[in-house]
Amino acid sequence: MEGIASNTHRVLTEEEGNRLKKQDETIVSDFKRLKLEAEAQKNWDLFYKRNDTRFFRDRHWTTREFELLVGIDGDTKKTLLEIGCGVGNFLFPLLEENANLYIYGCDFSPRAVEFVRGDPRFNGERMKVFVCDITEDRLEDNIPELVDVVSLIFVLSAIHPDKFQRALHSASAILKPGGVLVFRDYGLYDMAQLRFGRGNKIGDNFYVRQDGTRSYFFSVERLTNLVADAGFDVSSCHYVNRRTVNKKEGVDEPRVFVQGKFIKR
Ligand SMILES: C[S@@+](CC[C@H](N)C(=O)[O-])C[C@H]1O[C@@H](n2cnc3c(N)ncnc32)[C@H](O)[C@@H]1O
Repeated sequence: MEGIASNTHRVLTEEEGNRLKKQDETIVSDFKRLKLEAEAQKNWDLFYKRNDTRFFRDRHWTTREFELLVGIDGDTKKTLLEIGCGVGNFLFPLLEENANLYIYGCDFSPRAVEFVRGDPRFNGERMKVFVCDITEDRLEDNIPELVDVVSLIFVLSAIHPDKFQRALHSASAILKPGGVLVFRDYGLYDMAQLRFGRGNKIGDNFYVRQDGTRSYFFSVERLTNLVADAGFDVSSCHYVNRRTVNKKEGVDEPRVFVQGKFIKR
């Protein structure tokens, strides 16, 4: 696996601890918090209007790790649903590299879903994408079967913590018993969390970016408890620690992700 796996969160330096404390001085108002929640879908759709398909790069690294995690061997037919698929940066490499995979993808941004459909790699015989708010809509309305694998790749962090359970229950409901939930997202004390400044903090480990999209930073403990409550056994769950280094610009920053594999009971 790329990065160093660990079960405990990284220890903050004194300066980093002070930076986090400072964020508490300017927590967003209740009015703004409610507005951000009401406009979550609009803000992600505008994100894709501004950035087109250029913002995220194809996630080939996840593809390799993912195949190992899920045990895709190329011979058995498997079905996968990616919740919050964006413009398909995770889906297309998977589709191209696994001939026996049928892929469902959903996102609550209509623009993102249209980008997936318009991608030259889109293959209507092997994939289906649709608009769906995972905290509101029924996946069964668009998926006529139970699937082998569900992936949540940098998606739960974009959802309000009060709705984590709803999203995880939807994921669980569409999985076969024994099916796998693969998870990767921002981890506690990632560089992006430490960088937030005045007026970015919404609540515990939950922040808003300039463009109105939000991001939660998961501890292994929080995630483990959440998935257990939603009906999953934990097969693995840990931090992945990396550093972004650019010697020329004097940058050396910690990146922390949380990665997990959970089995539906
Ligand atoms: C950081 S992007 C990740 C996209 C993709 N999974 C990837 O790895 O490239 C987060 C995505 O989650 C989607 N999203 C956020 N909240 C959602 C919700 N409640 N239901 C469905 N999709 C949601 C956003 O529209 C956005 O496309």
